[in-house]
Amino acid sequence: MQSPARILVADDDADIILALELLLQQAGYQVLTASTPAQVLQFAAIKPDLVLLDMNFCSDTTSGHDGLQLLPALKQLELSVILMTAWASIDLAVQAMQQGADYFLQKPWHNSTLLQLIADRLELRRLRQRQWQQQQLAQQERSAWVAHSEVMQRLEKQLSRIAGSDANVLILGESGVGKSALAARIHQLSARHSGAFVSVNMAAIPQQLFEAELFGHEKGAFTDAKHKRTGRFALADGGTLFLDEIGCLPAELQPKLLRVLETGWFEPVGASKSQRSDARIISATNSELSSDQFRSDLLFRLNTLVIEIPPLRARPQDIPALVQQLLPALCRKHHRPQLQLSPSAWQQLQDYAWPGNVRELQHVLERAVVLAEQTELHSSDLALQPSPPQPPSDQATPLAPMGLPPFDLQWHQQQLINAALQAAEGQQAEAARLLGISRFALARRLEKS
Ligand SMILES: Nc1ncnc2c1ncn2[C@@H]1O[C@H](COP(=O)(O)OP(=O)(O)OP(=O)(O)O)[C@@H](O)[C@H]1O
Repeated sequence: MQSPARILVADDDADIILALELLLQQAGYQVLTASTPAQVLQFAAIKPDLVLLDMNFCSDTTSGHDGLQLLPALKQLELSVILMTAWASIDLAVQAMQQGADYFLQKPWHNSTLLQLIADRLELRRLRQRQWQQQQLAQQERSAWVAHSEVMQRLEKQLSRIAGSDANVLILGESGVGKSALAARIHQLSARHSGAFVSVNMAAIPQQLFEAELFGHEKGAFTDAKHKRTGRFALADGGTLFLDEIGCLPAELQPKLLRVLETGWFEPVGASKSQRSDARIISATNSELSSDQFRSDLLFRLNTLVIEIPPLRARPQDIPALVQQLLPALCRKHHRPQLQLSPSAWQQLQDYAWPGNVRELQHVLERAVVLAEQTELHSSDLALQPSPPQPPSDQATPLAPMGLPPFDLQWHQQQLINAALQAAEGQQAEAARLLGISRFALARRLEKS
């Protein structure tokens, strides 16, 4: 149920405050009252839905200045304001509207007119808020996701068709590569966008709580179940359920997940009745789902469509666009002037291997923005560890006594993997084929690197 709208009544006349308070409370509103400009500002900070503002806080003046002087501060907080005065004149009304009042009403008022006016203003405010939220979402949607490189452009082209279908999606990719962000985008672009997007990180749930987290539980179902709890499947009904790190799902729960995917039915822990959920499942993993840990029938249900997001090092063309999007936002967040990157800093960002992908890029930039002493960020401000590690050239290695040149196996292996990933445009399966190893073996080596 929606909570009642909150209205601030600001007047220096105690009788008027009382009359308005009674009228508005009876109409179901929550009422705050203020009898001095200082109190008005105090209550305004908690953002009431509407302010009924007397233009004269001192009844011996007819200038209307007190109310008018408060208007800019109230409008800065984006509050809706209805100005009221006993000395209505066209000039005052024009002045008040020019300064941002939403409406101007003469005292004494008719109760029914005032209530209708309040209802209209509140409805308009709600509509504007909804519209604004939708615009913000659409704007974030358009501007936040960077897909500049060719490989990401190809992925973009597929995305609207993937989002338009109701098929389950499995997203593959290293940590920090954008799997959660992509899952949220798929939901936003899908016909389910007005339903909930419910996200569960399977790696963060203690083993014994998995079932209750996913399916909910009844009160008293187990020792700590003091209240009935709605599970994620029920919350995602009509929307999308994002199961991050799906590989962490314990084996004993896999048949239960399979059942709900096949039939839509599940039982909350301790419940005697089954419940139904119509949720689209998007899952994600950063490691291969091996058949000895993960049931293949469940995998077939989850991976109707598979999207692999390549690591950032395989698409350096995305780095400038990501930086251009992230840097101004970080400067605003930390109240810093707009910062630029020096050519050497740009070069370093391009050369670095980004084992933590886009998330690591965000952290590196954030740290640099906070600590920067000048308006240009230099490579030293980025504090990146040289990457990949250089092979030791002047040190003797265990191979030297055998007459072999210094050799760093780890480093050379990393070079080969990077080259294969670049040649395969970030597709791990193709890179593994080029290297002549299994995808699982490649994923393990990438994790270690
Ligand atoms: N292409 C992109 N454009 C813009 N921002 C991105 C992009 N990819 C990732 N990000 C941002 O990088 C951060 C990490 O992304 P996200 O959490 O989606 O990664 P992940 O692959 O789900 O990580 P993990 O495997 O650790 O859960 C988020 O803040 C996300 O918004």
